Amino acid sequence: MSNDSHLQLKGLSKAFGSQTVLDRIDLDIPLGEHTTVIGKSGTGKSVLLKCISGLLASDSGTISASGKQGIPSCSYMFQQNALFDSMTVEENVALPLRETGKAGKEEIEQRVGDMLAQLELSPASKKYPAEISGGMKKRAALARALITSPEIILFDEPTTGLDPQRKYAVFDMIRDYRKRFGFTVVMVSHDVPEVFEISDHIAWLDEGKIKFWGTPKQLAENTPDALKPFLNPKLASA
Ligand SMILES: Nc1ncnc2c1ncn2[C@@H]1O[C@H](COP(=O)(O)OP(=O)(O)OP(=O)(O)O)[C@@H](O)[C@H]1O
Repeated sequence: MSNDSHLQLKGLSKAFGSQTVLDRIDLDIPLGEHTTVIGKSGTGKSVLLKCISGLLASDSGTISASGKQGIPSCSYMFQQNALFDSMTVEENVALPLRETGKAGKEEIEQRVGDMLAQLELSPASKKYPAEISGGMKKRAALARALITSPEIILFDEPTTGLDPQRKYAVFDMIRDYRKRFGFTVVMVSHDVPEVFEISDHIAWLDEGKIKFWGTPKQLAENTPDALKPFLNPKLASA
């Protein structure tokens, strides 16, 4: 497969003590598209995202994007948004730019102002996270993830704890902004099958290996037996 438009993982392994979590994973994730990683709890989905982002060092294997070896430019969006309560929305969004130390004060103000406007957050710029709605918090976290113009955004269970209506609102937001900004999404989600609607590709992680890779349509047409109860928990408990 061509490597110029892919995030490629080759032989990626990660163990904690004697527990092997990722076992020589090979994966070609198309850039510019949305890939969702599914799998049962504790199987290593978050560890996979953290290895891609460089938050965790893998034990062996390589990561490359567009054929370039090394950790790609990516942002990591955590389950609970992880906004700093003591900072306003604009200070939260500015933080990654301040941390790089590359942009001056004026440039930061300009870029943060533009980003807040694009995500319809300008009226909330001086507010603290506790003073804004759940949807605004998600958008503020997304604005912070987008501010450095990353190629890839890693979403770790972005809809955990949300009711169905808010869940769909978050999915719509991610789909719309991905199309608008053109970033690649790699997402971990338990919201199956709902998340399939916004996913171009599904990767099933099980016992340290990617045991299925394909489109949601391919998954529906050719569901591995071991995945069936996971996709439809009602069948498993019947
Ligand atoms: N820093 C760490 N040190 C030791 N063990 C860890 C560490 N991080 C993760 N693990 C272990 O790795 C395994 C996979 O964890 P991970 O958080 O990736 O699971 P997950 O698939 O994302 O689960 P969930 O769906 O419940 O969020 C777990 O057994 C976990 O305890």
